[in-house]
This record gives sequence, C-alpha cells and structure tokens, in this order.
Amino acid sequence: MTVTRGLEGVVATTSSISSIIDDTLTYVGYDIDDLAVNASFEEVIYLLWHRRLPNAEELAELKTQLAQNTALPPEVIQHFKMYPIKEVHPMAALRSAVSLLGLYDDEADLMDDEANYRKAVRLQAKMPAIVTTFARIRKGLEPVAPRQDLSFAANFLYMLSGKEPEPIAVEAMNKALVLHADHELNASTFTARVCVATLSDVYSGITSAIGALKGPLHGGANEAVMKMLSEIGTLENVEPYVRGKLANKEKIMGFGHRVYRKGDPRAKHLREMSKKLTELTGQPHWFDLSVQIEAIVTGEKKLPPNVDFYSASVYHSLGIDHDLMTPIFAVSRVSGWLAHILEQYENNRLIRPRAEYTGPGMQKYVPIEQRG
Ligand SMILES: CC(=O)SCCNC(=O)CCNC(=O)[C@H](O)C(C)(C)COP(=O)(O)OP(=O)(O)OC[C@H]1O[C@@H](n2cnc3c(N)ncnc32)[C@H](O)[C@@H]1OP(=O)(O)O
Ligand SMILES: O=C([O-])CC(=O)C(=O)O
Repeated sequence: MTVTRGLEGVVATTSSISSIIDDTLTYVGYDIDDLAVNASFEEVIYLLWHRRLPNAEELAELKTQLAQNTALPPEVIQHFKMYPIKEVHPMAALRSAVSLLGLYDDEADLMDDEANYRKAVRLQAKMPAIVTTFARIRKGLEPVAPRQDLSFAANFLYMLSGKEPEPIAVEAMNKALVLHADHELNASTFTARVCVATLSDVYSGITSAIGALKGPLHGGANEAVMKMLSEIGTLENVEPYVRGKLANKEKIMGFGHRVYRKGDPRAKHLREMSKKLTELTGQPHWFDLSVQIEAIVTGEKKLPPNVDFYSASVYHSLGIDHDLMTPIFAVSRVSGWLAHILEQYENNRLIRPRAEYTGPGMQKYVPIEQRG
C-alpha cells in the first residue's frame, strides 16, 4: 500500500463545478478574477448549480425562490435560546441548527433530483437567517426579517444589524460571498461528498461540511487571523511576534495552501477591499499590520496569504463580530457544497479509501481477571 498523508495530490473524483489549474481558480470555466469584479452572488449560485450563468428571467426566479424560503421554523429560533448561549461558538450553533432544520423538512429523506434541488434552495436561503438570528438572539435582540428589495449580500448585513447597509459594504460582502463560494475538493466539500456518497441526505451532508469548515486549518482560519491581528496590536509588535512564531515552528494563520504554490488568486481582491474599507472606517492599522505580516511570512517562508488572511480585516471593518467570520464563509460555501452534493448523487459511488495498519500484530483475547 502507498500512503499519501493528507491525501495530498490524490484525485478522488471528477467534477465540472470548479477547477484550480496552475494557480488559476475557475467556477465552471469562468475565472474568479472575472466573477469577483462582475458577478452577483446569486448569479454564482445559479452558475454552480446549473453549470451556466442565468438569463435575467432565471436569475429573477432564483431570487424569488430564495426570498420565499428564508423563514426559519420557530423551533429552530427557539433552540438558540435553550443552550448556554454566550459560550456557544456560532459555528456550533450553525451546525446544530442545520441538523435541526432537517427535522422540520418533510422532504428531508426524499432522494429524487427535484426534491434535492428544492432542499438546496431552502438551505441556501436559510443559512443567512440562521447566522444572523443567532447573532442577534445572543445579544438579546429580536431577529430581523429580510427585505424583498435587497440583494443576498445586502440582506445578510441588514438582517445582522437591522440597518440598511452602505453600497460599499454591500460591494465588499458580495465580493466575499463570490470569492468563497466554491473551491474544488477542499476539506469541507470532500466531507460533504463522503457523507452523501453513503446515500445519506442533504442535511447530513451540509451538517458534516460545517463541522469540517469550523477547524482553524480550514475556514476557521479567518477568525484566527483576526485574533492574531488583535494580539499583535501595533506595528512594532509585528516583527517579534511573527518571527517568534516562525522560530517556534508555529503556523501563521491565513498563510499557505495545500494546492496553490504561487498564491491564492482570491487574496488580492480581499487585500484591495481591506485597504479600502480600513481607510474608509478610520482604522487603517489593521491593513498596515496585515501588510507587514505578509512581508515577513512571504520573505521568510515563501508562503503567500490565502483567502482567509485579508478577509479577516474586511469583515472587521464591516463591524462583524470576529466569531461570525467563519459562519459567513459557510453562508457562501453552502452554495458550493450543495452543487457538489447534487453532483455526487448524479453519479454516485461510495467513497471508502484504505488505511495501512500500524498497530500490534495478532493478539489473543485475555479474560479481564488475568490482565495486569
Ligand atoms: C479556506 C482555507 O481553508 S485556506 C487555508 C486556511 N488555513 C490556514 O490559513 C492555516 C495556516 N496554514 C496551514 O496550516 C497550511 O498552510 C495548510 C493547512 C493550509 C496547508 O497545509 P499543508 O499543505 O498540509 O502543509 P503543511 O501543514 O504540511 O506544511 C508544510 C510546511 O509548511 C509550513 N507551513 C505551512 N503553512 C504555514 C503557515 N501558515 N505558517 C508557517 N508555516 C507554515 C509547515 O510548518 C511545514 O513546514 P515543515 O515542512 O518545515 O514542517
Ligand atoms: O481548497 C482548500 O484546501 C481550502 C480553500 O482554500 C477553500 O476551501 O477555499
């Protein structure tokens, strides 16, 4: 047996959703640089689910479907009030809420294509409501219902704060959603595919994926970046902090990537947004700190920033609580997870690799009274 640690370089499936070739990321053949500048998140959802961009009518229909499906069952809202709310991480709340949603969906275990597509719409529509409702309830605030006249990105910010967001905030949010929507066979998408390849249901697949995204080596890195920036605090502290961590062989969050070698193409868009937003909101030091960290890490380790590095200061500038950064990643990535789940069902085979055994050789069972 050949063991490939972390499955590095292993090609586990074919997919027509997104590709990373020579450090270029495409969704269905559209360069992420093109989409980041031009596309709405709703168009990207359609693109990932249908493998083509929508015409105006199709886009309007998807928007209507999303708008009609945002409401959460009262039991899901109620459950946020039932646990020790201050200590619960929003990713744990999101994971639990999605699992719970499955109990209130009559079609949860219906496996035909149309039913699965309807569940995809319902989940995509409800994810922002879950994140923003939890965020408000834990502060003792009432949930805010979405507005039909706002885009997906604008509605997220509106439901979070209760105020209509500025156009620049909506632009940043839309760009972040577009950039995070899909990424080939990353850990959480792989998790979703492994789960549904047993012919388990969509809710199980998304619940599993949220669990995988939560970790700091994956989606959880954006919150970890903000924690690092806060710990560093001043420009003078950057050098000793970062060099100290590297000397201790500790990882610098938001740097490195399993697939990209020259750099993550999404990072430059978020870097630009971070510069703009931190200046606009009168807190340019977050961007300045980030740039200094980048200079040291790329200089010392030749590791470029990934999508999580500059997204941290972008979300911070939008006034978003630091522990909501990874849930926002999930609000976007659920579009990709759902596309992959539907693709997995289309041509399914159980995913079951092997492990090389390294434990003891054959042993004989010893009755408990004879054990030392
Ligand atoms: C949306 C996303 O998921 S993007 C990734 C988000 N995660 C992070 O930002 C966390 C920090 N980064 C990392 O932990 C890694 O770069 C990963 C997990 C993203 C990719 O990891 P892998 O491809 O498995 O690389 P691995 O962890 O084996 O590291 C290879 C070498 O580079 C070093 N390295 C990798 N990333 C970093 C980093 N961020 N800081 C310092 N050193 C690093 C490792 O210490 C290791 O060094 P060694 O060979 O001297 O032991
Ligand atoms: O692809 C990966 O390994 C991680 C990543 O960047 C993502 O999921 O966006």
